[in-house]
Amino acid sequence: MSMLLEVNGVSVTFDGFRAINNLSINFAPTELRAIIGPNGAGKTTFMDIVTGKTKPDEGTVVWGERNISLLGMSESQIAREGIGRKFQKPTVFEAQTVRQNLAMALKTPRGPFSVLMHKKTKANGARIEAVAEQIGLADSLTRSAGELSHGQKQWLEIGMLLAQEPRLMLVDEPAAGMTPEEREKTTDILREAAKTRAVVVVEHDMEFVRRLNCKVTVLHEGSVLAEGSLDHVTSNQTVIDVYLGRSHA
Ligand SMILES: Nc1ncnc2c1ncn2[C@@H]1O[C@H](COP(=O)(O)OP(=O)(O)OP(=O)(O)O)[C@@H](O)[C@H]1O
Repeated sequence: MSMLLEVNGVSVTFDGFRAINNLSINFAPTELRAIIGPNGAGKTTFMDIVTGKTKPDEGTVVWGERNISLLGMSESQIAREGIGRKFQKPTVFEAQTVRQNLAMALKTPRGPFSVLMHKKTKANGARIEAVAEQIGLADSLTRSAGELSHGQKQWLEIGMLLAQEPRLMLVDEPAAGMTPEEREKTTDILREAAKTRAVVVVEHDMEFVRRLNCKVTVLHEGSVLAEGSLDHVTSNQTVIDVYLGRSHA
């Protein structure tokens, strides 16, 4: 299967410190992937590279069927290519309703034709409802985002990302601060989203990673230390030594 994103031999040095060291990692067009690793392993820097925030010193980052390089692109160009990122802290518009938040996020090409506009408004309504359903907030469309629980805010933000129809979604520690029920729902949302796109979850919570039931990549000192099923990577002695033996296990 041809890959959606191919990161090859990438290195990044900050003030002489190699945060990413000859990193190679690939993602298929539809897959759910968890990225784990100790603090400072390079997980955030990896996401910064993919989204164009940080430019590597070496290596290639190749995207899509046309094998285009993301390295020369700005962050907004990369976002338009279909790479979306959700940061750990939810940044929804608290004073706006759930519907308004989703409406703002919708991918709407601008056009001058009012007839088309009318059609589009109807289509947008249906799209908002479909996304709200996907994130379990169909009954909360008229509530203001500020009233939502922490977990619901996280789902709304995932929904805002889904509304943009990204082909690759990078999600940073979605389970942090959630109740067990919210975690379970979050797993369902991410698994469902990954049926039609690549979803990459950076997560420390091993129980949550187990529940995702997906391929896992372990990063350590800026490169891939192990990759495969959770059982496969957690039986690797070096993974146990550098990561699982620590407080995050
Ligand atoms: N802008 C920067 N300048 C200097 N050093 C940096 C910079 N960004 C990251 N680093 C260093 O690079 C290394 C990798 O950091 P990164 O944040 O990618 O790790 P991480 O795996 O996301 O860690 P955590 O789990 O703590 O979020 C760390 O040692 C960090 O201190």
